[in-house]
Amino acid sequence: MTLNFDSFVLAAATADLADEPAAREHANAIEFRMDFADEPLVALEAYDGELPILATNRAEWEGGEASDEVRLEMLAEALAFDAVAAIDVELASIHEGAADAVLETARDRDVSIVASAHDFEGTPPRNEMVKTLTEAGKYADVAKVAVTAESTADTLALLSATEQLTAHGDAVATMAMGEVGSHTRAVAPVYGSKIGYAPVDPAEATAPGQYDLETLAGLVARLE
Ligand SMILES: O=C1C[C@@](O)(C(=O)O)C[C@@H](O)[C@@H]1O
Repeated sequence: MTLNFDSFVLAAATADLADEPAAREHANAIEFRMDFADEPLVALEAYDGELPILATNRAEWEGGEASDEVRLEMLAEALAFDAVAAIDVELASIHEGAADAVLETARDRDVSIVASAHDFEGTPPRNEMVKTLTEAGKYADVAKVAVTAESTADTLALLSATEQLTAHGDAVATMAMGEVGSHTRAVAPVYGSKIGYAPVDPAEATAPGQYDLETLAGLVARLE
C-alpha cells in the first residue's frame, strides 16, 4: 500500500489493528503504535485491513513504551509487510545515527518517512520549532513536531511555524498536546499540517488532548 502526504492524512492511532474496520469510515491511515502492542509483528502479519499503516515504535525517552534494545530493528522488520506504507522515526535517533539502517530500508521499499520530535514539557520558541522542522525535513518526507501548549501564545507560535514551513514548500505535521492545544489538531491542517492523529475510542488516546477520530474528522472537514 502507499501513503503520500500531498494532502492531509488523518491517522487513527491505536495499539490494536483490530480497530481498523471501525476507523475506516473516518481515517486515511492507521498509526500502529507498536510500542503499546504486545506482539506487534504478529499483529502486522495477521493484518488484512484496507487502510495503510504508519508504523511507530516510540521510544520510552520520547513518550512511548519501547526500550531502545531492538526498537528500531523491530520497526525495520515491520517494513516487510506491504500494508506498512510509512514509518515514524524520532529525529533524535536519526541524529545519533541509530536510525540509518531503518531509513535506508524504508527508502529502498518506497515507504514514506516521518521524522518526529516531541516536547512533553512545553512549547519551544517559534524559531526553534522552525529549526527542528527544517532539520527533520532533511531526512524525511514529513517533518513532525508535537509540543505541549501551556497558553494560546504557544499554539499561535506552533501554527505560525507550520504556516512558514508550508509556505516554503515543506511537508510538515504539527500538533499541540494538552487541553490548551486541542484545537490545533483541528486548525493546524488549515495552515498546512499534513497529519492528524486520533484514537477510535477516546479512552485509548495516545497523547493528551486528542479528539476522538469521528470528532476530529468532522472538525477538519468543516474547516477545509
Ligand atoms: O507523535 C504522535 C503525535 C501524537 O503524540 C499526538 O499528539 O497526537 C500521537 C502519537 O500517537 C503520534 O505518534
